[in-house]
Amino acid sequence: MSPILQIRHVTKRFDGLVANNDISFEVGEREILSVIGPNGAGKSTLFKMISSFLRTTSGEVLFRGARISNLSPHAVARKGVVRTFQETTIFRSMTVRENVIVAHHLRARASLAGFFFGSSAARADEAAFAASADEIIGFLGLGAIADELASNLPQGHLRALGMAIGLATNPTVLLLDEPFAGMNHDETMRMVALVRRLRDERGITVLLVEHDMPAVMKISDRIVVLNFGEKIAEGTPAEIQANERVIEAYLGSEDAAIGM
Ligand SMILES: Nc1ncnc2c1ncn2[C@@H]1O[C@H](COP(=O)(O)OP(=O)(O)OP(=O)(O)O)[C@@H](O)[C@H]1O
Repeated sequence: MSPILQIRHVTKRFDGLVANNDISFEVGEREILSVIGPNGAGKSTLFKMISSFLRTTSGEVLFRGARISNLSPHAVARKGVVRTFQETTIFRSMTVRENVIVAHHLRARASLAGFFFGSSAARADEAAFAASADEIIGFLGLGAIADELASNLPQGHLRALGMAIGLATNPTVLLLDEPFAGMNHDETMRMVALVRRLRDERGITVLLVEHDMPAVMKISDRIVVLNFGEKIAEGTPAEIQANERVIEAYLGSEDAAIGM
């Protein structure tokens, strides 16, 4: 396994509180790795440091051997390490297709202002972006709702649109923050299949933070477990399910049991 991401001795302190303490692990190219742990374990904080939305207190994150921690989030995204956009970044008054096209502009040399006011650079990119947007929309199975306003979409489709916006930035590593939250069983299984296709058909390495244990066990090649800011385990789903420290951590929490 050649590591595409290396998390090395990463620590984050918020005043007196240690949200992540000396966390180290590696992520292999085209791996699906989940970070799990009870509420407040430090998962989101770790994700924010990997995507550089938060600075590390100490330690570093390397992407293909080069340090990316503490660059701007935009610079990290341009290198290909992309956190899926939260739903709040979806333009509700635009259609699905328009949202995905705008996301292409956000990563390209043409400015967003160019998109709205029709600069020549923006016009030159327009056809390529529209074609790429349609390809992504097709890949995610959103073709039937491409011309639907985002404000009319149900939760499952909004989540898929968030993923389409992430894909528009052409990621090498995609960080998914609770991709199954609020989904019923069928929606979750569709999203599991979709995440697998991101890896299998587009070669994307996927890191996810998730509380839905059955989905995590189904989708992950490997799992890293945090508890109270510490990494307490790392291994395959079968290894994690049998790990005493993990079982203990979950028994003492409000989260669902670690079983399937
Ligand atoms: N900006 C912040 N300032 C101060 N403390 C913070 C900040 N962000 C997170 N924390 C604290 O850091 C700890 C870890 O929080 P984090 O959100 O990373 O946990 P989590 O594992 O993602 O939790 P959850 O599963 O509930 O989302 C918590 O005690 C939280 O209160």
